[in-house]
Amino acid sequence: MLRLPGVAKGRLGGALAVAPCCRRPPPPHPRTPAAPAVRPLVSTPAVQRSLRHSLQHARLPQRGATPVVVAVAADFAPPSPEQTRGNAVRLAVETLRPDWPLLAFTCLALVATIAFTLAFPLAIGEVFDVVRSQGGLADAPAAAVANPFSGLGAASSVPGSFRTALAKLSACLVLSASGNALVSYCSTLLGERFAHRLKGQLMETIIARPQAFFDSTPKGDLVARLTLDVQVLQATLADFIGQRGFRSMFEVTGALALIAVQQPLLALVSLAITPLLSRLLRSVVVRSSAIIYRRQQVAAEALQYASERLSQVQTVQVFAAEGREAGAFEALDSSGYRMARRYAFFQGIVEGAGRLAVNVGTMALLGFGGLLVIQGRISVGALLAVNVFNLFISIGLSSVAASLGELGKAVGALERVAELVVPGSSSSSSAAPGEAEAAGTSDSGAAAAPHAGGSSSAAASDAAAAGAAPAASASGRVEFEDVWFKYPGTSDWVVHGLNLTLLPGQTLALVGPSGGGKSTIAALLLGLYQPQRGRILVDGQPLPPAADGSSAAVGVGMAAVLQQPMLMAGTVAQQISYGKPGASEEEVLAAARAAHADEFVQQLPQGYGTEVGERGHALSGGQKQRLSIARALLLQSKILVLDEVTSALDVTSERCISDTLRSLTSTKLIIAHRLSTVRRADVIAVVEGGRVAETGSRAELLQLEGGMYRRLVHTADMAWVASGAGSDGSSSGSDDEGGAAGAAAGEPAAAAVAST
Ligand SMILES: Nc1ncnc2c1ncn2[C@@H]1O[C@H](COP(=O)(O)OP(=O)(O)OP(=O)(O)O)[C@@H](O)[C@H]1O
Repeated sequence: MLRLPGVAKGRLGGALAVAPCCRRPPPPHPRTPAAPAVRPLVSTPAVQRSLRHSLQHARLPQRGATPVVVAVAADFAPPSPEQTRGNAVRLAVETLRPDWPLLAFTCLALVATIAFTLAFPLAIGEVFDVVRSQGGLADAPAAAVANPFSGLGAASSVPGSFRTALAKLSACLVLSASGNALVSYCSTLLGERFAHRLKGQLMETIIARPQAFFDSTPKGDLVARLTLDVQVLQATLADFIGQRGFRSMFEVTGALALIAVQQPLLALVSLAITPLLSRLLRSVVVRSSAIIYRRQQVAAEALQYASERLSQVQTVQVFAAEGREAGAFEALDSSGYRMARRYAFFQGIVEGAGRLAVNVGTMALLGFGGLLVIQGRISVGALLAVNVFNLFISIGLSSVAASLGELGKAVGALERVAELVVPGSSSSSSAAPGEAEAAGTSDSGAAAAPHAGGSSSAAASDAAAAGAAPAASASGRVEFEDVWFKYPGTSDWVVHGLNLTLLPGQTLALVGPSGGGKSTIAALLLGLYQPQRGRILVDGQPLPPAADGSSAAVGVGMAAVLQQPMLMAGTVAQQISYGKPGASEEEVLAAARAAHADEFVQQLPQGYGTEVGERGHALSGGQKQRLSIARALLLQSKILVLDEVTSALDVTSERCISDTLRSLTSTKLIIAHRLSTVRRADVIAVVEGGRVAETGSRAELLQLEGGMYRRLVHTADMAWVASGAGSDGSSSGSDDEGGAAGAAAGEPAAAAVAST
């Protein structure tokens, strides 16, 4: 048996009939690369070179040349800054909560490590004082100056107190180094787990948003929140807990406390610089979080711009717009650069002022401490220890400043994430890394597919399983009852009081001029948008709302092939089983055969295991359409929505697929510009300006004197005759020959004709 990679082996699934009309030798497949590879576009060397080039030659545009606001439609306006801040705090706490044992352990290890670190200056001071008490600070005898190694081998010459002091010093060093290693590991792990969990929540939230959200939100901004912002958070968490923030705060506090206990007078000198530094630190957090929030917005805009242009690189090159596009990207990125420069300048000032304050403190400490030693009020070892403590304090404070700068960055990033994720709304919020897979929420079978996802996939899978049997109980009646719709954020109605009924098993064809509203009607039926007035019923039940996750379509037994056949990186088998990740090999094969895709798939280098590349770039338009059709057919749904699904197919393939579709018992809503595609529909509705201009069977519509459908057919015939190809015959009522002949001659699109 043919083994399909990524597809479960299983029972023979499929009542899909393959129309027998077109058995022909499969064509070669020149477009398939010999060694298909899926690579993120932005990582190709050429792209990197071009981006690097444009960045290296960056001329900074005029101030204010680039708008930095990321557009979000009024319908999806972000929450107020206060709400966002509150959400951000709760989100951080909730995301960290599952890791509290690790967090607590890391903090304990940190405190222990700091204790060993703080013992270090005391141990140094002790070594120094022992050396002094043994006369070690006296002038060296002349013999020792002549031979510095004389007498070093005699163990008896090393005093016991000196050995003890050295042992203490070594213990401090070893324990503090081991503790540091442990804390570093734990804090990095915490950061990674936090980021993993947050990304899961973010993706789950974003992907479940209604279609209107995506219409109004730049994808680059979403990707930036998912990547750049989460990375900032992950790095900051690890840094703040393990490397600089907490550690430095503890060290500074501990060092100050130890100085205060040991040398209260010197502690006062150290403390004198604290108010100045704390003012500086506060301003770092506030200013840097504001700058970084805007900086990330601009970075997202540049990312959006670059990814869109790179995904349309053919158009850019065909219109020789490379220079223009690179310049526009440069201008966008420069805006971010200016903000980063402000941030760097601000950071530099803070850093310099902080160091100056610390150095002044050190000088004062040495001056005052030195005086105390001269007066014999403290030992040299004590002064040394206090100075090492002071070093800790100065290094610690500048680390705290830098870390708080990063924290400000993280606050900005967290706020951007919290604009999308409402704390507690995500089902994956408590899942630790790896738990989702263990719980089986990711794809099975075709699990390696890049489309693996949380609840949406699971929902699709369940629904697909439910819809997999075109059971007798399945009905498929569809009713549009006085449906009115306008796209969110727009003022004009696109669908005006639509009333249509599809009986179970019927085929309804929507035809009409481009922009008339056909695809919008299909999108409404699929639950991608909600009508503002009226309702849509499936088997007498109103469609459930789409806003709570995936569209209502699969749940009520619908499958669709959309106008743009969208494939995602993965194997051919994974494309076909996308709606039902656990589909068996037989189901995939049956669907591929029904969609007349099997022949070309068998010709691909790895058959069903061939990678189709990003967005299926390794396939032709017609091949992509056939895989999209197979994907829908595999679900064996009771309702099929097909929007221009054969527009890129040759005549023979189109007829074969039409035959397959005719043999299905599903209710079908078909949108087509080629009239030959819809000639066999039970009902044809001509949609114009968001209204059904006329409806009836093909024969009825052809008899309508002055009717629009009749005009469309007539104009199509005229155009075809004018092309010198002869009579279509479609108007003569000969479905079989006329459709094929008309299409073969490149029958003009009804929409184009209608608009002439
Ligand atoms: N996401 C959207 N936001 C705002 N307006 C939209 C959106 N999608 C479509 N429209 C508008 O709705 C109207 C109907 O578009 P629709 O795509 O439904 O027409 P159509 O009949 O399917 O066209 P075609 O035959 O060219 O595919 C058009 O005026 C279009 O500009």
